Amino acid sequence: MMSVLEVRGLSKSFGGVEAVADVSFGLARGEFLALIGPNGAGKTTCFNMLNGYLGPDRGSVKLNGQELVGMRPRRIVRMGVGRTFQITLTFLSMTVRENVQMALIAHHRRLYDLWSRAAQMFVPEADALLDLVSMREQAGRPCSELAYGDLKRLELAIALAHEPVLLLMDEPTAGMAPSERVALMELTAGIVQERGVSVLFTEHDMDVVFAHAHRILVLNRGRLIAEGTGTEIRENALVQEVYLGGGTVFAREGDDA
Ligand SMILES: Nc1ncnc2c1ncn2[C@@H]1O[C@H](COP(=O)(O)OP(=O)(O)OP(=O)(O)O)[C@@H](O)[C@H]1O
Repeated sequence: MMSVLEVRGLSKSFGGVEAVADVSFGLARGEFLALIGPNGAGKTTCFNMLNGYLGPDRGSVKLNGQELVGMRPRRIVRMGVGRTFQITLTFLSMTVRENVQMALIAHHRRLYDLWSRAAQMFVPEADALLDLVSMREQAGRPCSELAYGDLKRLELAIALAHEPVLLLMDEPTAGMAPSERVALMELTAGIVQERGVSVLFTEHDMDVVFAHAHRILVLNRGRLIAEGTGTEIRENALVQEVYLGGGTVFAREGDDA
């Protein structure tokens, strides 16, 4: 299958620490891929190199064949790499619908100088996105009143306003109740399938990972140590050791282990 994303030899060190070391993987269209690993494994560093916030020391990140390394974050968003954050970024004083309208206005690079004019823009499009994430009924409410789970659904609508081909989700369910986690991931999985968007997500909750990921990548101390389906990953001896045995499977040269 043709990869939407091709990552090759991605590496980044901070001082003496190899935060990400020679990481390579592909991501197919419509695939829901999880990137897991213990604390400090390099997940966030990896994400930040994919979205342009961090320049790699080495390696290549290609989206549909086009090199993203060296591009600025905003350009990478324009290329079709969307993202959601651990902390939801919305304008709290604006309504749910206005937040989605702002994202649509930004995406379509429409200029506006008066809010009164902006208020009329992209209303049907915003409502369609809110329908998609089941937030239409809350369209007129200020974001400051929303429950956390609703904010996360709104954030997903905002990310989709940018028409991503690839969505990076950094711990999408952090801070949510277990029932909300399942609901958000099911919603995301449905959208992924319907729109053919590819998703790469990090997640500490293994139940969420095993329930929703099509495929799982496991990072430990910056290196990919396993890749496979939920069953394969659960049965992988190295992975079990990392998660159950103190996290020091790959002692590197120079380590005291
Ligand atoms: N800006 C930085 N400066 C120095 N060291 C860093 C920096 N960012 C990350 N690191 C180090 O790189 C390694 C990987 O960190 P990273 O945050 O990518 O891991 P993670 O898998 O996202 O962890 P967590 O699950 O705790 O979020 C860690 O040893 C961390 O201390």
